[in-house]
Amino acid sequence: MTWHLLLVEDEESVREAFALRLTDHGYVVQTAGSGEEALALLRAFEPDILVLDLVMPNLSGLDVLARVKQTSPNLLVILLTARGTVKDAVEATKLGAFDFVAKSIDMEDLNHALARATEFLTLQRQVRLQTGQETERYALDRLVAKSPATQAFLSQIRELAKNDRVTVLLQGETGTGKQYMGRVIHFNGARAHKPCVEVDCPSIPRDLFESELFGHEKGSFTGAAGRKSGLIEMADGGTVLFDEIGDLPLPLQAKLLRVIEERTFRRVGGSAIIPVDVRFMAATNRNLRDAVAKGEFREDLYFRLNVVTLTVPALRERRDDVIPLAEQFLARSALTLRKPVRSLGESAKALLTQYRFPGNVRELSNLIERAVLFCSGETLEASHFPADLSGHLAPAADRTSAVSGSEARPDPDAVTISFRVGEQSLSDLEDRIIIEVLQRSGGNKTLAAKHLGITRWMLDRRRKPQK
Ligand SMILES: Nc1ncnc2c1ncn2[C@@H]1O[C@H](COP(=O)(O)OP(=O)(O)OP(=O)(O)O)[C@@H](O)[C@H]1O
Repeated sequence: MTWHLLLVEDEESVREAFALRLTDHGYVVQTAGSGEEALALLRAFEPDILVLDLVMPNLSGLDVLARVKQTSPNLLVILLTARGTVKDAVEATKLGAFDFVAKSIDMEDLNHALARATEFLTLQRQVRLQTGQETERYALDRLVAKSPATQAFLSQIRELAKNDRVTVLLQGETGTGKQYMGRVIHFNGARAHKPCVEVDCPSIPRDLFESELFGHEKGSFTGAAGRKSGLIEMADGGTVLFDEIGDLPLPLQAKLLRVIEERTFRRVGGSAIIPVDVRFMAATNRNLRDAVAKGEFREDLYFRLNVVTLTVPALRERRDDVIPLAEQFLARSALTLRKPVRSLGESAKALLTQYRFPGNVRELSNLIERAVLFCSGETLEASHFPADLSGHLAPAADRTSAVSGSEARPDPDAVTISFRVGEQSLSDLEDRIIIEVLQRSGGNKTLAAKHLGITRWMLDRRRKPQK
C-alpha cells in the first residue's frame, strides 16, 4: 500500500531533506512551507497522514492541527518538534494529534511514528472492510423469513435494531441462531460501525474471566505483564453479546449487573472508574428462570437482562424456511469448497422438509456443507445426506412431533461402541464416545456437552485432538 503524506515545515532545507528521505522510504510526499499553504493544499490533496512542524511563523503546528481536526477529524496528524515542551505535547494530544515526536536528522522518532500510523490505518481499513461485509451479511432484507413464525419474529428484530440501548435476552434451542440474530440486531442499528464483541462464556477459564471481561492493570496478578483492555472496553460504542450467559460465574454476575446499571467498570487491579457506552445482549439455551430457582443465576441480573426476551423459533417450527436456508447454505458451501453444485434436487428437498433438525439451523448448515463436499454433480440429492437422517423424519401427519413407530428401526440415539479387552483403555472409550456424540451433534460442542451431561468447558478440557 502506498501512503500519502503532507509534510509541513517552514525551513526549506529541512523540508527538502525530510521529503527526500520519506520518498526513499516509499511514501508519496507533498510539501508545504507554512500552515496557510498546508490548509489550502488539504482541499485538493487528501493525505493519509499530516506531518506538521510545531513551531512556524503565523499559524503554528497547534493552530493548524486545531483547524484540520474541525474539517477532517479522522486525518492522522504527527507533530514534529525540535524543542517542544510537555505542555505542547499535552495540548497536541488534547487536540487529537496521533503522535508528538522529536525532530532529528536521522528521523528515527518520525519513522517509528509513521510505522505506527500506517499500521493503525491498515487495521482501520481492515475493520471497515469487515464491518461493511458483516453489515451486508446480516442485512435484514437477506434474512430468510418465509414462515409465519419468522415473520413475526422479524418485526421484533426490526424494533430492537432501532432501539440501540435496550438490553435483549435471546432464548432458544441450541443452533437456532441466537447469536446470529444478535448480530442482525447489531448490524442493522446505529451501532453497526462499532464493534460487536461476543463473549463465549463456557470457553473462558473461570480464573481468567474477570480480566477477560474488564481488563487488568500491569502487575495486578501473576502473569499480568502489561495493561490489557477487556472485552467490555473493546466494545465501547458497540454491543457485547454474551453467549451462554447461564455459565457466567456467580461472583462475576454481580459485577456485570453493576456495569449494566451504571455503565462504568474498573479494570482488575485498577482504581479508575471507566465509563462505557455499550448495548448488552445475552443468549442462552438454558432456562434462566430455572437457574434462578436453583440459585445458580442471580435474580436481579436475570431481570436486568430480561428487558426484552426474544425466543428464536426452532427450525421445525419454521418449516417454510428450510429450503430457502438450505439453498443459501448450498451456494455458500459450493463457493468455499469450489464445487460445481448448483441446486437441491427433489429427493433432497423431500428429505429436508421432513427432517426434525434437533440441531436446528446449525445442523442444516453442517448437513449441506457435508453433502456438497460429497457431491460431484450439479444437484444435491437425498443420497448425498447421511443414511441415518431418515431415522429422525417426522411423520407426515405431524411433522413437528417426535418419531413414532420406531421399534423396528435401530435406536438413532444410541451410541454403540465396542471395547477390545487388553487393547483399549477406559480413556480410549471416553474419547470414542465424545467423538461420536460430537459428530451426531453436527460439531456443536454445546449440544454435545448437553448430551454427555457435562459442561462445554469440561468437554473442551477432556477432548483430545481427533485422529
Ligand atoms: N437465519 C440464519 N441465516 C443464516 N444462517 C444462520 C441463521 N441462523 C443461524 N445461522 C447459522 O447457524 C449457525 C448456528 O447459529 P448460532 O451460533 O447463532 O446459534 P445459537 O442458537 O447461538 O447456538 P448455541 O445455542 O449452540 O450457542 C451459525 O453458523 C449461523 O451462522
